Amino acid sequence: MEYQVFDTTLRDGGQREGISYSVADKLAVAKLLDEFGVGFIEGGWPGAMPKDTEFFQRAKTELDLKNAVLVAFGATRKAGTTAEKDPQVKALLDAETPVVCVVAKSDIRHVERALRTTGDENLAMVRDTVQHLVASGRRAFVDCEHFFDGFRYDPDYTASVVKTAIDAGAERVVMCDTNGGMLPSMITKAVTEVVERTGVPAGRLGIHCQNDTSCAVANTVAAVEAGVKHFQCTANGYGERPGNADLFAVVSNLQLKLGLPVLPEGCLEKATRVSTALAEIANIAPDTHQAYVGAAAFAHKAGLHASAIKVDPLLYNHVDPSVVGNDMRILVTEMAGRASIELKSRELGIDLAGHPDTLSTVTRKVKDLEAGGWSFEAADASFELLVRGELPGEGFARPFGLETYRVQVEHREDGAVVSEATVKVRVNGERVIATAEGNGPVNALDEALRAALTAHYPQLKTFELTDFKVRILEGTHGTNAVTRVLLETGDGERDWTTVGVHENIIEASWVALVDALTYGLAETK
Ligand SMILES: CC(=O)SCCNC(=O)CCNC(=O)[C@H](O)C(C)(C)COP(=O)(O)OP(=O)(O)OC[C@H]1O[C@@H](n2cnc3c(N)ncnc32)[C@H](O)[C@@H]1OP(=O)(O)O
Ligand SMILES: CC(=O)C(=O)O
Repeated sequence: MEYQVFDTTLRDGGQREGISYSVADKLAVAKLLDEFGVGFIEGGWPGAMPKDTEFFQRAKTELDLKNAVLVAFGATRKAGTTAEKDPQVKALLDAETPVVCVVAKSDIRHVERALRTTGDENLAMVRDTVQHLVASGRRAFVDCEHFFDGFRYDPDYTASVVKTAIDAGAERVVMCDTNGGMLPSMITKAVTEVVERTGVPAGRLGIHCQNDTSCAVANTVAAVEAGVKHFQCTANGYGERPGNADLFAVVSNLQLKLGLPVLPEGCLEKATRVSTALAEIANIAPDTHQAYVGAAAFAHKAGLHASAIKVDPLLYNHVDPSVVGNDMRILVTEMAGRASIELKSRELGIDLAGHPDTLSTVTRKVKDLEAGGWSFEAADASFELLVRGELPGEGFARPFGLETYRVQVEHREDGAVVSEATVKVRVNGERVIATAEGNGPVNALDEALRAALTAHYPQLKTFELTDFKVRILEGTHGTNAVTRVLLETGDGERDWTTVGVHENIIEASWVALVDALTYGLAETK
């Protein structure tokens, strides 16, 4: 392809604090990136870390890449030796990848102070290493570390590194904003000056931006707009310090805003799924607010937004979310207007278009409840039950009704703490009383309720409480505070969230629990 999407999730991404890929993780990441359609996957530094060496060995038989080629990363040879004799350069060749990317010093201050060698020797290190790689049948890319800082300090020297690499046979010379201090206007100006000074066409140059000014994506796009055709990114922006240019934002911007075909046909719509899968493998919670692919990237909270979205979703979305495989969501909160409630209900399969009174009632109830500490934003199931409860006609038939519950917690002399709950419920015309123990009061209530209902609703056995979040809403009141409980429940096929709010934490939990079972039973009737 004309544009080279060069992914370095497995190399620079792995330099993020908290990430430690196993070899199996690396193979899985490479498969997903290939599926997403990147052209190059920088797999790591063979010879530097045993895991990276093993990755390249296993990749030979375990990876069958359709879109991407594998890249081995390393450094130019050491000062005072030859590329043939340098064991790190040999490890790069042993990886047997079609492409090798070597990092080279391009700021004279780094050459003299960090490498502790001369400018000429550094040029020789670049020349020898590239020539040796090319003579060994590899495509050679050169990452020029601290490129922009070096170019500002001593443009002649930095330009000489670029020319040396190109003359030695490098296919691409990559300008790296290693310290991540650039802004887009600086990048545009620098790329123009580099082309003028070196005579190397912008299409032979590449860009690699760290995100220390939070401009890595913008800087990468600016370089491409200035003519650069090779850009390095990492999935979800993982990387050293604040990270790197986010692959998903960069390719979406280039493809959707600038109309540049950087990915194969049909790949961009995999962005959201691949981003989430890669976050799972990295063991990092997906960033819900990530541009394009985050769960909140197209989530609308304000009532005014929703009223326009009702007319046309694109009035408040910069692109159609489906082009990156994402979905629009309407959030129901105190900021909702009637349009928000109508759209959210439609999303949940309830058409309120012909029910203006219900819309007004639900909107008012939501605002009142939210003022009292409720939050429906993350509790779609409780919101749906609220709407169904307000629907005109026969109304929503709750699968059971509560007469009373009682729960006690006993702390025994031997330190054991035992909770026991009794519930009295009405179900299908029958009065049922059940008692159960649990490892805590909410667990005991859950067990007792299930004991009372399971004979009538055997599907309850598949319901599992998967998360229980408690938030104290008025911290200054100490143990008198209002408590909000969010319960996440699943049945192996679906997950749903319910909310309960009360001054009493047990009652808040009970309300959320009753909603959880009611919603699940209503859905599986
Ligand atoms: C900007 C970037 O992010 S580039 C990617 C950086 N990634 C990593 O560093 C992760 C993997 N690194 C490692 O595992 C280790 O640092 C290794 C194996 C590469 C080197 O380990 P060591 O031999 O113990 O050296 P150490 O890490 O202390 O120092 C780096 C050496 O490389 C030299 N070096 C640095 N850049 C270059 C370069 N572009 N070309 C040649 N040599 C270089 C340094 O001068 C130093 O040499 P010295 O040991 O003779 O002083
Ligand atoms: C090569 C690289 O990761 C950098 O210069 O930031």
